[in-house]
Amino acid sequence: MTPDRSVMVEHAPAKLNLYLHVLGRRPDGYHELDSLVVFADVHDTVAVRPADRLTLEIDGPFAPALAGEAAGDNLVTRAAVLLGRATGREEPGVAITLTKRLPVASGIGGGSADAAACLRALARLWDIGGDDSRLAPIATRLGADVPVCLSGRPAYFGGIGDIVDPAPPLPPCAVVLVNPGTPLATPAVFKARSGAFSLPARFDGEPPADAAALATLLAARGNDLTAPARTLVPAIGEVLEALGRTPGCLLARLSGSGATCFALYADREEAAAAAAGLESRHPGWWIRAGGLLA
Ligand SMILES: C[C@@](CO)(OP(=O)(O)O)[C@H](O)COP(=O)(O)OP(=O)(O)OC[C@H]1O[C@@H](n2ccc(N)nc2=O)[C@H](O)[C@@H]1O
Ligand SMILES: Nc1ncnc2c1ncn2[C@@H]1O[C@H](COP(=O)(O)OP(=O)(O)O)[C@@H](O)[C@H]1O
Repeated sequence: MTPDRSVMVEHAPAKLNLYLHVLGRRPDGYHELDSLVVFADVHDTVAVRPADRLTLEIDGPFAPALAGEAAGDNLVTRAAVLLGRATGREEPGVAITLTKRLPVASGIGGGSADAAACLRALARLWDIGGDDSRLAPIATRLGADVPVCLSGRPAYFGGIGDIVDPAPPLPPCAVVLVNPGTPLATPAVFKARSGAFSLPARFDGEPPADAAALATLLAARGNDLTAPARTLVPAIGEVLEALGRTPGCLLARLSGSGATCFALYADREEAAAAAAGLESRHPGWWIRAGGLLA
């Protein structure tokens, strides 16, 4: 069968905050952050094709989690409307299919990754360069995590997510992602945060030579949203303990505002074995093994 060249398909990979420091709170309520962000080869998929009018179809295992929301509220639809307007298309005639494999409201930026993937797919469909200056402001408007997801590469992010700088070279590394099944809204976690703010903690010196060296650098940093997230979803503590006990685990940590946690391993076999062990003990958890995207 001939492939349909008018369909543009983009992966929307899970975002992981290897460390996340909250530096302060702005008068508008948003928080200044310092984070090292990477992407895993576990992803949603966004496909776009020309159509008479803007439509959205959602399939995949987590489609039901978005069924209660209007199509117009979905970040992919909002991305299409904003990019359409910026390029003179009042009615962006495009049919979007979102395959939702990442848990919703889970700290791995699925919605942000979907929005970024939709922008990339539409840029290809509408022949807009991927580095077009109209894309970045739209990404910022869609959400704090969207600019880094648009780049799709390991990056430091700062400000409220609007500053994206390239990360240092990172070693090959395998991961296991675990979500205990409770959605956790980002605003609630920031609201529950208390206590002193942290300092920025970008790496200095030589980049880490291997996964163990990366884990050592990360162990000296943290995710400042862990304590408030654990208060709201106590199962996060159970997930972190279970990940930490798996053979070969170099570091177990919460991603973003949670409740998804990740663990780092030196190779994919160890990660796959850890995931298999956890699946047998915790059939209700969402568990995926994979690698980090370079
Ligand atoms: C915390 C992070 C870390 O990567 O990830 P997630 O847990 O959402 O994946 C992000 O900064 C989240 O990005 P995103 O989910 O796009 O946030 P937004 O929709 O823009 O903001 C949702 C709400 O979170 C709070 N918020 C978000 C970002 C930020 N720097 N400071 C904040 O205080 C605000 O209350 C805001 O109204
Ligand atoms: N395509 C989408 N995927 C997931 N959530 C979406 C999407 N579009 C809009 N949302 C809304 O964004 C919220 C945050 O979703 P998500 O990006 O999955 O979480 P997080 O910010 O914790 O990483 C959801 O609760 C949902 O209401």
